[in-house]
Amino acid sequence: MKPLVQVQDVGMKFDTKNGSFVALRDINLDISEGEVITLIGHSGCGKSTLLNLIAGLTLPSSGGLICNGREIAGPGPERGVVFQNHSLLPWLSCFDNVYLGVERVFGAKEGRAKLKERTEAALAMVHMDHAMNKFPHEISGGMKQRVGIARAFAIEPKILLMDEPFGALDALTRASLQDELIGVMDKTGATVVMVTHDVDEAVLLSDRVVMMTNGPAATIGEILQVKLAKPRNRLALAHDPQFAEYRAAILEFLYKKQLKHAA
Ligand SMILES: Nc1ncnc2c1ncn2[C@@H]1O[C@H](COP(=O)(O)OP(=O)(O)OP(=O)(O)O)[C@@H](O)[C@H]1O
Repeated sequence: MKPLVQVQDVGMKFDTKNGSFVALRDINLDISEGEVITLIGHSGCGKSTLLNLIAGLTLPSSGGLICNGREIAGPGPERGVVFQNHSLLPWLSCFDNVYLGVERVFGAKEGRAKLKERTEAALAMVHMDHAMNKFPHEISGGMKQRVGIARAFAIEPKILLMDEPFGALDALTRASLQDELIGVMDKTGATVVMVTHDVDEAVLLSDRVVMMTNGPAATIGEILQVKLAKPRNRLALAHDPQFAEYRAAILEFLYKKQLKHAA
């Protein structure tokens, strides 16, 4: 089967006032349908840059990216994006924040009742149906992130791209959102690429952890295949020696193999 996303020989340079800055080089990655991938690496190594390239928010300086058989030339509804700071529109209710995207993607061929049903189902999936008439300022950070995830899932993207979606949350809220995401991923079979700094999160959620070398000119250093059975349970995994081994392998990469090069 062809991969859903292909990243081929991608390099990324930025023009800065001090000249050209090479952020990424020689990135090659195939992502299969249903796969959950996390990108991990030290700050500034280029994780968001790679995610933005897959999202089509920026275009590569060299190489190419393909999604679903087509070159990525800009953002598209087959790629849903969730950012760290939810980016909900403050003047719209939670319902309307999700509905807006649903209407944009399905509005040409579906009536209002169906669009409403899609919106409500997405909010229910992240347990936010009780608060759908509230405005962003009336709900907590974790709840906003849930709505952001609902908004991305509601347009039924082929792939969900998440840039540190839980990075701004406290540890307990983060854990409960990770568990919720595990539930949603198991139910939908979603393909996910997620940027994280959190080693436990990477092991808990991923099929593969893509470990990046330090920048400038960062690339993929190692890829760890996580073969823990799914659905995963954080409490059971806390005592699982294989989980500890995966965790140690990532820590080893980050704090031994890559630390000496860190800025
Ligand atoms: N538009 C830009 N112009 C110039 N340099 C940029 C631009 N965007 C990113 N960079 C540089 O590219 C490198 C990679 O940035 P990026 O944000 O992708 O890293 P990151 O791994 O996501 O970092 P963090 O973990 O801190 O969020 C950094 O050195 C950054 O300063």
